[in-house]
Amino acid sequence: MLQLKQIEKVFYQGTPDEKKAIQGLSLTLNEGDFVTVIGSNGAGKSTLLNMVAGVLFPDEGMISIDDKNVTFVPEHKRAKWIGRVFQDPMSGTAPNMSIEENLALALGRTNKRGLRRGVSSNRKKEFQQTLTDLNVGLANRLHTKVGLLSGGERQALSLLMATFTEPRLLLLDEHTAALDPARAEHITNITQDVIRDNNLTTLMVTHDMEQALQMGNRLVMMDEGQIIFEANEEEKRQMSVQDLVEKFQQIRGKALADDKTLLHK
Ligand SMILES: Nc1ncnc2c1ncn2[C@@H]1O[C@H](COP(=O)(O)OP(=O)(O)OP(=O)(O)O)[C@@H](O)[C@H]1O
Repeated sequence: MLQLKQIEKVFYQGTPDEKKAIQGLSLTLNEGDFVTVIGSNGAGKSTLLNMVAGVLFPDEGMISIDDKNVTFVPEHKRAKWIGRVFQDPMSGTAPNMSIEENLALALGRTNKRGLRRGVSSNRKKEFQQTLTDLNVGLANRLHTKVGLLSGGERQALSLLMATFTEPRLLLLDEHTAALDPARAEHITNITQDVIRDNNLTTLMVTHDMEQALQMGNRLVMMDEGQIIFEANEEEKRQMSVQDLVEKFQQIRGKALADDKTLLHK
């Protein structure tokens, strides 16, 4: 469904600051795969998501979605296939617009008629039902400005906006990292439900190794722009966070340098 073949990405090429962010990376996601991505600081995780989303283009290699070569298709043209939720609850929503208007915008992203029609009463009912299903206390607040919502509420809305349009691919970029533990857990649960209910193919970057082991059916560990270790569902089930840390040490001959993980644990 998603295929990355031999991707290379270098920043500041040919200068003293040259940085090989991605090196010979290949990864295939089958329909319905939910892959968690972990790795040390600067391993290339965000760069990887940015290339899948079309924010950055690779220097070498090919990216395809549903066998269509999208390597150089710009972000706005990929938006109809891809939903993305960022770490920052302020990203991905328009704070001065209401919940309803934000949801209409999300629809408009994939469906031009959605923008022209505005929010019909049927659509309103649909939004309300979806928010009720999410159980985040937003169903009767369709007219509330998004800027007034808490971080957790915003992330729930961002998740809804990213998935409401049934994207082919969902990208989660540490989307629970900025939340307190209780809210993070709530959003994690909602995420699992939304992905399962819609059978969404998902790529999720996280610094929380426990989360990376618990969620999804595959795990990928990155370092220095490369995938250095992969685990399938069965292998993941049998691993602990300590096993992952030791695996990294064993493969790279150095400790996993991840400030956020070290701070969390
Ligand atoms: N726009 C950019 N310009 C220059 N260098 C960049 C840019 N984006 C990323 N890099 C560099 O590429 C490397 C990979 O960065 P990336 O942000 O993808 O890592 P990451 O795994 O997401 O890290 P972290 O977990 O710390 O967020 C790093 O060395 C980073 O400094």
